[in-house]
Amino acid sequence: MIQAVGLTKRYGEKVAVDHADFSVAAGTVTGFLGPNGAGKSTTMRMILGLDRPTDGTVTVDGKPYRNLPVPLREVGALLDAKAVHGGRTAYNHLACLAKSNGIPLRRVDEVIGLVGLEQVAKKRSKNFSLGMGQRLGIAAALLGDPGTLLFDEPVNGLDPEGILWVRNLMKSLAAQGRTVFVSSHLMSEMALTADRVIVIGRGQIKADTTMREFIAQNATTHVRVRSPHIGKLRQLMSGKGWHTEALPDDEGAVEVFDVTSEAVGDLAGENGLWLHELAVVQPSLEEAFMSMTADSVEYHAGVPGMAPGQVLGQPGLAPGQVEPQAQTKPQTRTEPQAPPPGSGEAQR
Ligand SMILES: Nc1ncnc2c1ncn2[C@@H]1O[C@H](COP(=O)(O)OP(=O)(O)OP(=O)(O)O)[C@@H](O)[C@H]1O
Repeated sequence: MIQAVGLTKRYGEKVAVDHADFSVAAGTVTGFLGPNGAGKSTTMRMILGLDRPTDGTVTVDGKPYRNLPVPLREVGALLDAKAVHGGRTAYNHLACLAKSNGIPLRRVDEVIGLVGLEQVAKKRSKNFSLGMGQRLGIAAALLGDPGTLLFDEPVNGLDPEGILWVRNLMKSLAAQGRTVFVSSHLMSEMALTADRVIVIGRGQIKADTTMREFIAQNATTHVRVRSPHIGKLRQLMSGKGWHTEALPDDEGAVEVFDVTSEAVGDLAGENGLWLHELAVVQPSLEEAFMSMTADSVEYHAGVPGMAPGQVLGQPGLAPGQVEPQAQTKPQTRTEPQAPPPGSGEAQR
């Protein structure tokens, strides 16, 4: 378990992390979300003893990282996949880590197999692709078979197969009773991976809850209705005071807010109007995240000819909403295949 109490980090005038209180429970994957510059990496660095808190504390299983006798056996982390000695082979990089932490060398072979790097284990890591580097970083994090794992953007540079592999790995590590704390900007991926979310904005913890509750509390469900009589139906809905929005690429459908699908269906039926589609649209983690962090975004970008926050093919966002974050472009090259998670991993 990771526990932060009043955790604060200042760099001069800049407050990177501001009295953060949160806990990350064992047996779950907890997503750590926040806009660029929100304080995620700084928080992770303080958990790992790489940055000293200006104020407050953070502990792993009740101890500050610095007090852990053999840290790699208790906490594994992937912060920066490029932070390896490029002149060393993947095997030697892991072997050095293993030796300096009293970990048997057979574990090096195990984790190399687990992340699917057998074919390149004797190659220098400076020639590795981003995805291969991520796999090497994950291997290093797993080396000590630790009970707590921290991953900063672990799917960065991975192809779809690699992303799926990481998702299953995280879930299986949590199912084994480990604490898994993972930051990512890929909202769709986090929605599939994490059970809980901690959201940080401008250094402050904005939410610490389950994924389901976070989405339910920060985004609204709405109804999409398609009809050959959409103009007439829209008039009737507006007459009832319901808020409707046209879909820019679909003249035959509208979205209706704050009403049930039953109410829309009944209204159409009572007026003899055919429906071709009536669907409840569940909000996404991305919508919930952008709604919650709208006022916490430090770096805004624009696209010529588009309103701030507008997505191609979609209407502009409401005032106060922000543009989606840039998403990591998956690689087109195929990374080495990894076996299913847990196959080489000691079960706890
Ligand atoms: N060594 C440093 N010196 C000064 N300011 C820093 C330092 N490290 C981080 N910061 C500032 O602290 C804030 C938080 O940075 P941090 O890297 O933790 O954010 P982040 O949420 O990880 O962002 P990103 O998603 O872009 O990686 C930012 O405004 C950043 O500029």
